[in-house]
Amino acid sequence: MDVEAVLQKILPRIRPTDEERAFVEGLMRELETIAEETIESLGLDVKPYFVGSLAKDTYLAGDHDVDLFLAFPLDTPLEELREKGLELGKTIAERLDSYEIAYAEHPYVRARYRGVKVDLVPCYDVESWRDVKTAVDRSILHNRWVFENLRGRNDEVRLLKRFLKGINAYGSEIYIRGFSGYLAEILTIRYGSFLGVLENADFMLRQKIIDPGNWLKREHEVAMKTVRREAEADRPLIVIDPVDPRRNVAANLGWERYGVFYFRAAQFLEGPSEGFFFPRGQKSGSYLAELRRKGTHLVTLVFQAPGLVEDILLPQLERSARGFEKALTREGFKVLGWNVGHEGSKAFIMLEVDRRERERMMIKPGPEFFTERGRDFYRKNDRVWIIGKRLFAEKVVREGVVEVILELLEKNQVAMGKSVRENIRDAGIMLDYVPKELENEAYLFLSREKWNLKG
Ligand SMILES: Nc1ccn([C@@H]2O[C@H](COP(=O)(O)OP(=O)(O)OP(=O)(O)O)[C@@H](O)[C@H]2O)c(=O)n1
Ligand SMILES: [Mg+2]
Repeated sequence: MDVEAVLQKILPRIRPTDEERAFVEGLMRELETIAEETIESLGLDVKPYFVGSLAKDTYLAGDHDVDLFLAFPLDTPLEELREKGLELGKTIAERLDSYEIAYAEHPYVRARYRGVKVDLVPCYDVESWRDVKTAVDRSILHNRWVFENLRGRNDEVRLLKRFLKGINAYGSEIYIRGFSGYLAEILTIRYGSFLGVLENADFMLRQKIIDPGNWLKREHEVAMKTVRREAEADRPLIVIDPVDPRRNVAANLGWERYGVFYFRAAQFLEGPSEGFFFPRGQKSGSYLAELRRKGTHLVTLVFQAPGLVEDILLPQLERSARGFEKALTREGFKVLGWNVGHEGSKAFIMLEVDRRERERMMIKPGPEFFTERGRDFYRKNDRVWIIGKRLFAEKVVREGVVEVILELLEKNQVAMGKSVRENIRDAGIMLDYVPKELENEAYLFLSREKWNLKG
């Protein structure tokens, strides 16, 4: 199939229908009214703004979370913004279906209304980057910039976002380290279209610095400081935020996700297909067959997952897996790889090792040589010698990897994430066996299909 034909098949699946648009617009109008009435009744001087992909009209069909920002005047003290912002959010949310408090830099209200997630986020009503005081303040400026520069290429952004989701490179959360929605928008604007972005996957990496706001001319010193800082941090891309020369929009983009995008983009241009956007169910196979093929062994720790959001949980599991890798390497096992995750209320760490047991030479002290037991000791051991009156012998001990892990845990010799440490201590440890619900995960890990760039 040629590229255009593929894109024409994808577009109807990601572009919201007229019904969805009407629903979303109705919802926003209702929410705006509720917000304005509540602001008025509390006697506050606050402006409600819709931000995020809904306001920019770059949301994917079916994916329409609302971000309603509550902008306080710049002269509001930070403490007051936190307090009144939360109070205002709660009062608005009382009129919606349900809500909870979520925690970021500042607490905010996460509500649900007519089946849609609605974030009510207090911020400052900024006009320029110089006014920015909290991490969320820029969103209003982002919205304005995208609105002014996108010029009808909204569906190109949708294609890019869906492509990035399909190849598993979308999301700037630290456990993903992929492309954010805003970065996808900037790249689309810079390279003109979805295909333009893909065609430049190599070029932009070499060019390194993307400066759509022309900050290197307008605010040279500030922008250069950003460039130097981000170059020092070895980021794949430095995209100077067109609304703030101090920020790299791609600061959370890691080399791994960029690498995935790099190869997938080239593959797509060579042989376009719908599968890039909507991959068919993951491959499956037998993890036991993989173990036989590779001659390696699989250790799996399964434990109760602490009630943490993924942003926190996954890095903690990763840190712990690296701790096991280090400790086992010290103990004479070769660790070929590790894999972490969670499934329902359980979390797991998988370690692929080269052997199921290690052999260790020990010196075994025996009895005095002239006793009955001494003569026995002499008969039973191959190499025997005397020091003083006592016999000694060499002994080869075999220790299973599970015993070694238990001992390491016992002696506190594994570096682990601190909010998962206690749970890991109580883990069930399995060798070359996993519970039913982890069988496919084990296969994807051992075969490396989980990360395979050529799959
Ligand atoms: N790493 C990030 C994440 C978020 N934002 C800001 O927060 C807003 C909302 O974030 P999010 O919902 O993650 O992105 P959307 O653009 O709404 O994209 P999506 O369709 O995925 O919701 C963005 O528009 C952007 O202004 C940002 O600047 N940088
Ligand atoms: Mg959003």
